[in-house]
Amino acid sequence: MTPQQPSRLIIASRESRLAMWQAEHVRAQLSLLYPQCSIEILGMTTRGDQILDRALSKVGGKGLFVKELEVAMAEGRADLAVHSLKDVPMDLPDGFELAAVLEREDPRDAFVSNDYASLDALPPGAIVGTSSLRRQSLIAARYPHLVIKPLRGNLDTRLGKLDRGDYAAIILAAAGLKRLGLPQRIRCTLTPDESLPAAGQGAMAIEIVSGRTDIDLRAVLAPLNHAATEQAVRAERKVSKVFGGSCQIPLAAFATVVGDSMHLTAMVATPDGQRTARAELSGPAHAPEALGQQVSDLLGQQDAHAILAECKAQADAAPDV
Ligand SMILES: NCc1[nH]cc(CCC(=O)O)c1CC(=O)O
Repeated sequence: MTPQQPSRLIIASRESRLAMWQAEHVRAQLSLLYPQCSIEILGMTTRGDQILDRALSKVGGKGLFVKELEVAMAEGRADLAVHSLKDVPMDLPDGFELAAVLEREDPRDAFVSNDYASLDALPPGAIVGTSSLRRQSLIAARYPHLVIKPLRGNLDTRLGKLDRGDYAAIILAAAGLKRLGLPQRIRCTLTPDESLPAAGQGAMAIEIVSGRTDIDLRAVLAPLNHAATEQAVRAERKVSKVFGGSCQIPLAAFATVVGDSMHLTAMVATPDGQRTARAELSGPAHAPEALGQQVSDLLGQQDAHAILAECKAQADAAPDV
């Protein structure tokens, strides 16, 4: 069955350059599929973009980047929202659903610096910028001689802070830099062994209002879905969900799909990097949540629950930024 041809679609997007690039990317794909359709992008500012002086884990986490876009859809001002999947909460509010997951870009973390080639090259006391608890935990564990300082804001803001000398180096998602045409800023990429990516990193998702009767948006958007990416991120997000899924704990989950099978690795740690639980398993790609649950169970058999309790204690004790 071919979906009914939409005549007009409005895409809600954050206004950062990366978000706009992603919305444009979706627009371009949709206009190839539906050449008769007029497609507009509605740019909006979210609370996550406004609050730059506090750690996200302290002010409500991922939902801050999607709420305004959901309100626009609920009020009929937009039909779909394009998100970095990493910023999408594990449980969407009632009445919303993900209609498609696009093919993943590079899922790895990137080391960015004007003066140093890698984390290993940084001298003792060098300041590394990241506000991700996951990245912070990794650096604290492997490079205890480095100093981690918070770094918020969109990609351009973060690169600007690096360039004006606030940091010796920063860690960013490779995907964002590549999408913005800045791959040359990447001094080296961290392998998943060195820095296991966050659930959903490098993937984009399209969110819609469920159950619209005027148009079958799921069918309209289905051709944009990338099956292998969807399977991988479903497994990753399951682990995130089991462990409470916000930005509150250092948590990594990364799956690769080859044919009918998938391999999932996940990790939870304390922010100071002192305690880590890591587990991995292969399983059928058609049952991603089951594999996510199994890997979560393995983490639970290690001291994942003690780690979570300690995360809470460290979070309560941590400064706000
Ligand atoms: N948390 C912010 C965020 N959300 C998505 C990306 C990058 C692109 C992606 O992972 O899809 C970033 C920036 C970063 O982590 O450096």
